[in-house]
Amino acid sequence: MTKLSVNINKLATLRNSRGGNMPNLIKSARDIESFGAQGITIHPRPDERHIRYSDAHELKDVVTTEYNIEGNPITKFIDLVLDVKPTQVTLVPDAEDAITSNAGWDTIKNKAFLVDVIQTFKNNGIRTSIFVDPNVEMVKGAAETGTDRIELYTESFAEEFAKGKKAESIQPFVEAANMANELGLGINAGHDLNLDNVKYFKDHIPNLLEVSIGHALICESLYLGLENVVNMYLHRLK
Ligand SMILES: CC(=O)[C@@H](O)[C@H](O)COP(=O)(O)O
Ligand SMILES: NCC(=O)COP(=O)(O)O
Repeated sequence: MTKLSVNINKLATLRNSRGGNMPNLIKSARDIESFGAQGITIHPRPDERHIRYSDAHELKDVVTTEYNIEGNPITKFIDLVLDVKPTQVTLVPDAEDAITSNAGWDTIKNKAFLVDVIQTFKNNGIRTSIFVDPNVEMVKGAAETGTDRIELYTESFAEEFAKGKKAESIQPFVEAANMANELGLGINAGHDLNLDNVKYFKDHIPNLLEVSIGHALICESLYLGLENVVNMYLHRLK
């Protein structure tokens, strides 16, 4: 079984668009868990355009499944994570002005930095994951940082899959996953996964522990309903 962690960034985007508290993020997180999701993911960005740092604190007392906080480990983010102590921190090298995450770490160039940050989180009992492209060398570099897991950045898979190039879309991910398994790294995945592509991805990636899904899941819920959609994902991830 692969765990589903629902990324609630988009719900925060909707809330912030009118300045009130609708949808209520706390209630949404509770409901999503009650619908069966095994985790909640947030990705606070420095401009707090969706998740606010205060949300990250408030959710700590609410999330009873796995709490995953993603982000670029700038000082403010590191302090937040150390304060909140989620189940897992996922390090993403996104630029401040990026619309969304658009690349994995160069784990070779950033090795010294990553070793240091990962050690800090692990010393505080927080599981670590680092966002990487499906590149065997980057996976090997990740293993040298001491991280517990990697998160495979699945945008290229989603894009190729949508064009009907299924075999080509999954091949680099299978190679990266095989290397991660060989090196004893846990494997998570995320970005642009959706109801159409997630089963194919899960069925081809050995030992896929967790997927975090937000953008498509919320879009699909507009038509199909949140509870229904969460259960459709759970069915595909069995
Ligand atoms: C790391 C990753 O792929 C997701 O966290 C994604 O970046 C979602 O962030 P946004 O909701 O800001 O697009
Ligand atoms: N780590 C990926 C994530 O949390 C959600 O990405 P997306 O489904 O919003 O593209």
